[in-house]
Amino acid sequence: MSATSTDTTGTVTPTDPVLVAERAHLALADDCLAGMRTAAGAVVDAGVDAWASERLGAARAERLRSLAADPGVPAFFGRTDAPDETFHIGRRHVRDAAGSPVVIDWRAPMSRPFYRASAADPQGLVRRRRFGFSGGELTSYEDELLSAGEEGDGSLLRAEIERPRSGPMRDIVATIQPEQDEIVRAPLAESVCVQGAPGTGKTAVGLHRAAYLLYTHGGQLARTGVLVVGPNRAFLRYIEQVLPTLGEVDVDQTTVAELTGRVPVRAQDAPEVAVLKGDARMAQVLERALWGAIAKPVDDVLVPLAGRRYRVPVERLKRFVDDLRRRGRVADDQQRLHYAAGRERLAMLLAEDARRQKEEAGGSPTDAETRRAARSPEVRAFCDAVWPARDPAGLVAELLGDPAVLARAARGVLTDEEQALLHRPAPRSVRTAPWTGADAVLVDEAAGLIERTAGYGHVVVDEAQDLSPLQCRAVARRLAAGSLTVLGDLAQATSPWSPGDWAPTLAGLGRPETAVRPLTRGYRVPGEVLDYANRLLPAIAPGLPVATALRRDPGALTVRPVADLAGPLAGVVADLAAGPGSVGVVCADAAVPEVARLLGAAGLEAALLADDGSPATRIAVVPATLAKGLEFDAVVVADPAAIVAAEPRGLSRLYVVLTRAVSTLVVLHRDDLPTVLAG
Ligand SMILES: Nc1ncnc2c1ncn2[C@@H]1O[C@H](COP(=O)(O)OP(=O)(O)OP(=O)(O)O)[C@@H](O)[C@H]1O
Repeated sequence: MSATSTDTTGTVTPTDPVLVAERAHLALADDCLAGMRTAAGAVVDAGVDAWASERLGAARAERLRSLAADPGVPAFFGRTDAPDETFHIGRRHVRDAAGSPVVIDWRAPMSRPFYRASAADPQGLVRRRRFGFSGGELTSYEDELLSAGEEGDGSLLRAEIERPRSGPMRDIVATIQPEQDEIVRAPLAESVCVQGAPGTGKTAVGLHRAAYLLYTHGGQLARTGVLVVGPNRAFLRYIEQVLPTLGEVDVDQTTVAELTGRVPVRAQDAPEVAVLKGDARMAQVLERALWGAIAKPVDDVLVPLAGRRYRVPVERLKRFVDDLRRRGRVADDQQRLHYAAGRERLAMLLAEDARRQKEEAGGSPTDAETRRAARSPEVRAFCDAVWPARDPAGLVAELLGDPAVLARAARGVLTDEEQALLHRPAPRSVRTAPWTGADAVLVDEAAGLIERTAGYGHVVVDEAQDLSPLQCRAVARRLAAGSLTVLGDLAQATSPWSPGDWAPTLAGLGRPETAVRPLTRGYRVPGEVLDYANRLLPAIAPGLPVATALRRDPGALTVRPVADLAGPLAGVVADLAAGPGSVGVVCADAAVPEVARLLGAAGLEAALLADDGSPATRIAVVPATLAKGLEFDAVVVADPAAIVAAEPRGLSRLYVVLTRAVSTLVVLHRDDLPTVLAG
């Protein structure tokens, strides 16, 4: 229902007793929230010592932050009535001075029926009420008398979706749909993979799931943390406001490139080289290069301990090395002895051997003396010769720069041609090497072999259909024993690795058992636009369930042939910019300067959408490769054929681009549309 009109029983007037009562409850909730804020601010940071005080201070700051009222965000958005209790549902708990609940957090178990109840299954509710707000004022409500078999017509949901976009993505807590809620509230131990058509709310669902898990398993996840991985900075910028509006600030958000950014990326690989470097076989090659360089001990070692030397015979040294190498081969990253730890352990084994010999001779060396023996020049020299210290970038630089090293590590794994593809002249120094994005992932893989990577308790990975096998491994390393939320759409797959089904990605992410849950109801794109884009599906992702749109709008789609972009483009953009909301002008990456120039020449203030995360302007010129995950009220696609021609998976890229509009899509083409879209 709209903000001004009706509930299911009649017209809302300002004197409507329901409205009056609900406004009073809203005022009460605001007062109580202010009271909670004052109380949290008054807690004295007096811990037993400086450290405890600091921790208390941090906890208080955290609590204050989470209580900070978002201006204009109402304390509740819905209400549930069961025969014997009524709850108002909001973004966070609000209590009165006596501690009684005034608003229930949307994530609490009591809130679940608000999202799941239907006329067929009222889940104990008699009524569900949704509120409409205008400028922070409660102006309307929509009642569903579930016990009487009555369900709303979704007009508040529609109004919410059609509200003009400006700035970052919004949360959807007020209107999460049952099929989305099932994913949001899936148990922490359960990894889920959401195969979601464009605009079905994958990203929104993933972020709300992070907020839900942090609320429900706060203690456990506070220690291990939650990580959200997105495709690029522009995307992170787009989603960054969602978690704070849900009261969650302690979630790390990063791109895959940042996650694996151990070396400065300065160069680009040829496509076939990038594909090879992202192949899972490279993990095997790196592992062999690292562990294969461990040498066999050839001589006894004299270990100094507390003023004497003890001989450790070569046979025993060989056994030490073999045992440690075996522990380095355990498949589970958490159980495996990593290379650097193996080196430390080897030094300690020598020292402990000497200690045992001394004890057998009646001595009693201390722990400190034993540790000193492990650090002695003799033991160090042995370790350097047998189990040399390695750094990840150095290992990769050597592998790519020295054909003999590569041949040893890649024998039987990569063909000679593949090895030749990988080779590049050895750089003057590791630091100045012309590292590429794919190299950076290799370096991260090497780092993961050398030392254990710290893992998160839960990882949300968006646009996962594009991850290379090695990028999957990089994410999996950050997962430790935790669970995953994998979000993506195989039809939007544009990387060379993109698989035809989810199995390889889920296996690469270390969670092959993960169930794939489809989302097919599209909330973003009007039906006319979605049907148009869906014509590409048989060519790009046959077999995927087709998305259906929540709403239709006959004026939403315009497909227009133009002889030349110049005049029509500026005219169309000017018309769209006269309305409210954002306008995205999407074109092939190479055409971006030209499109920007055309708009500039027409006096339109359009800024380039950059991958540095700088905020998008109201009119943004968007390179097609950065459009993924984003949305605009109106989208103009300039010269779709150029977008298709620019890359091997150009049709999938076009599918992404055509599904970014909330209200209006205008396609300007030069009579060279892909056949399925023509006519
Ligand atoms: N339950 C909902 N209530 C209101 N808006 C919703 C709901 N679900 C999704 N939306 C809106 O639909 C749009 C698309 O959501 P989102 O970006 O999460 O979809 P997506 O599946 O990740 O899309 P894509 O794959 O095309 O990038 C957003 O504007 C989001 O706020």
